[in-house]
Amino acid sequence: MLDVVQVSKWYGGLQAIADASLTVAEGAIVGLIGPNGAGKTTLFGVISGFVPPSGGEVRFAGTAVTAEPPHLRARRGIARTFQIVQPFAGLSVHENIAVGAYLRHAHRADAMGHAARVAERVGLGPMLDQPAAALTVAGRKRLELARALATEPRLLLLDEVLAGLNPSEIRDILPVLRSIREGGVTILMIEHVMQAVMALCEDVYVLAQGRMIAHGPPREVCEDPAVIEAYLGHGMAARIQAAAHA
Ligand SMILES: Nc1ncnc2c1ncn2[C@@H]1O[C@H](COP(=O)(O)OP(=O)(O)OP(=O)(O)O)[C@@H](O)[C@H]1O
Repeated sequence: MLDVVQVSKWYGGLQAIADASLTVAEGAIVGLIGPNGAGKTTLFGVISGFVPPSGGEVRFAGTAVTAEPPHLRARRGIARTFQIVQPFAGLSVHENIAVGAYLRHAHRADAMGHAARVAERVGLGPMLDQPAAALTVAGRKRLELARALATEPRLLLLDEVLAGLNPSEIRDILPVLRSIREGGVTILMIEHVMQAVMALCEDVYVLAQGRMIAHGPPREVCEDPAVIEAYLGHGMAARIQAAAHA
């Protein structure tokens, strides 16, 4: 469904992404992890069309979309959430979700009807008429998810939807993510909550300092010395191994 081929991105003299490639198969949930500043959000920007790459290609469902603006990619079925959740505070939960629904439903009644169904899917049904500003952090995260889902994506890019949630809120939202996937939506997720990555993803990519340094099943990737060093610093993989055998 998605092929990112040797993408690079320079911000002036800083290389945020260096020849990074990844593939997401249709129907999968794939994780994208890496230390702070690794380039994960920039890569999401490149995939969704908000950030023009300095080199490389993005292919969606077999078509090169690298030069297409975000709204055309959205129409093809790519949706993303943002790490910093910014709902339209003056609008209700229902109206916020309808903003996404207008992509495929031109009439207000259709968009509102679709938005109400999406709200049910993410557990916001009872909050439909509340102002978005009244939602808790967990509620805002669900609203961000709902707004993206309302565009009826084929590929959903989730940028840290679990950040800021407590363990019970995380437990509550995992089944929602699973059901979205079971509904036929392919998911690529940036996530720091490793428990969730382990529970949801069959495949994980690791980005560090703009380079894709590892790829594979989550358990294997977490034991990869290059990944341990990227998170904890040079020499840590050997020290952890020595401590384990002491
Ligand atoms: N618009 C920009 N202009 C200049 N530098 C930028 C810009 N956006 C990101 N960067 C830099 O690019 C690098 C990658 O940032 P990015 O936000 O993509 O990393 P990240 O992996 O998403 O980090 P985090 O986990 O902290 O969100 C960082 O060094 C960042 O400071």
